[in-house]
Amino acid sequence: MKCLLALDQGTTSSRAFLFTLRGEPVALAQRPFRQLYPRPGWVEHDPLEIWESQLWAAREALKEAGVGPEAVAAIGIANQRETTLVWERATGRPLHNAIVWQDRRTAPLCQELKEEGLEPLFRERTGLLLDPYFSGTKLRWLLENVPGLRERAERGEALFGTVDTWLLYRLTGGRVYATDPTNASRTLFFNLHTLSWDEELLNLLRIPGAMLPEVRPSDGDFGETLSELLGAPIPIRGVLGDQQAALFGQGALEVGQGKCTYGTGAFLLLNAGEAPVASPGGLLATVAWSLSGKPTYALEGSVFMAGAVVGWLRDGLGLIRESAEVEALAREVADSGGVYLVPAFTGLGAPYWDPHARGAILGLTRGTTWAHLARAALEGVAFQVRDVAQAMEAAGVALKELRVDGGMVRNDLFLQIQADLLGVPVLRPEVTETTALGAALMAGVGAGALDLEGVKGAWILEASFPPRMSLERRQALHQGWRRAVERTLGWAREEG
Ligand SMILES: Nc1ncnc2c1ncn2[C@@H]1O[C@H](COP(=O)(O)OP(=O)(O)O)[C@@H](O)[C@H]1O
Ligand SMILES: O=P(O)(O)OC[C@H](O)CO
Repeated sequence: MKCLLALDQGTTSSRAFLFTLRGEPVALAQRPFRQLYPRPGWVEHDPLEIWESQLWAAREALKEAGVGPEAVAAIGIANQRETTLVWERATGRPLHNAIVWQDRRTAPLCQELKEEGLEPLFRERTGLLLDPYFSGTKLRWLLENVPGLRERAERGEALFGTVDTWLLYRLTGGRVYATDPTNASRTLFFNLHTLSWDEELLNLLRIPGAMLPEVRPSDGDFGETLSELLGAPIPIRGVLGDQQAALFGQGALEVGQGKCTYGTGAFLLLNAGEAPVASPGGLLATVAWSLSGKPTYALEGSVFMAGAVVGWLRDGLGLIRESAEVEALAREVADSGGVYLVPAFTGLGAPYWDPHARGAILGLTRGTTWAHLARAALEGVAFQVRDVAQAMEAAGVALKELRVDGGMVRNDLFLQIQADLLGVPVLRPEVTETTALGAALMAGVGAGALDLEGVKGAWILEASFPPRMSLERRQALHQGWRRAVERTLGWAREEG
């Protein structure tokens, strides 16, 4: 039996999945790694932990399935996006911890660039905004704070990469130094129209072009793994950012089709077709994938805290022991009793884009219990996705249904809340690890083992959650949410 191996390098864990050529799951292995919070608002990963956990997961998935490397037709990589790494070309040695997409340390630099009036230029060229979320200002921070890095980068001795590039470099023993347009489109210096690095933006950010990888199509040839890693060389034929991989894995191949993935954050992406789109108020324009060099674009609403809020109830508050327990706790009450939890722990993404916002719990009364808080946490995620859906509607794309995936969607109560607050049916497919599925399918396409009909055929509905709430109640609750969000905006700036 021939398989496809997906490497899904997420924010909190590295996973590897084996699928059949038709997209049926065969085996899975997962290993979490450390989250480092060196200062408030800073989030880092150890690049070697990312690599070692990913390699371990790949080996373990093969072991689990009882197959050797010859069974794998191709590897596909999907990865947490924007997270920024630098390493030594000669040895592959990291030169700093990875600065994670959630990290807010470059908020002041983004503010400066905004004050120079540069946001419209960045927006038009990249589809993004001046927010610390993206790699550009993180790389600039590294160039300014890691001793000798700038000089070494200019000499071509130090390299930049997002997580895909880092894994490729390691998997191929430094033979392949490349990325794909979906990952490149999250850097803040990739031109969405020409699909190449943008000289002018690089100059504005003071980033040396010598430290950037080659950009290949998402279904391109990314070389093969060193034979000692997995027992024999395996071709790597698919690379894309995890959210775009999920869009592909949800079979959203037609314009207007979309999905929301609820992992650490929540990311709603809509297929926007083959022409580069403008990024309307509060949303991003990005590359969905490029197949044989032909791009498809997407509109995106990025929400920074989704499953991570549940993780905080678990690890920060000790309210639950396992994430899944949040469902039973929240079911103890019929509603949140007027409590709103705004999870602006690392600022707010779409559509507010306020790196200075901070979390808040509002509407507490003497009747409030932990159950209300748990429910408010789930609602806080669902409200943020509603905000994004509304911004999409204002941009002329109204959702008719929402395909969902990611760690949080095992929670039926949460999906019912999401359907109620959105007012459209929420659809859960059989494979909820859609990011991994999308990476595997992309590798299958890249290896010529699968066509796009095969990709669409891999999507099978498992459960549908129709909305049950009245329009009046939905609107009233959403108004309360908006008032709560208002209170959190700019909070950290006022703190100084
Ligand atoms: N039953 C559940 N209800 C709510 N949240 C959950 C549940 N199970 C897992 N989660 C959350 O989902 C997240 C993990 O999702 P995952 O897709 O693995 O994330 P990532 O790819 O970002 O590492 C965690 O933040 C966890 O708290
Ligand atoms: O790790 P995830 O699945 O929450 O995805 C992270 C995103 O790619 C960040 O943009």
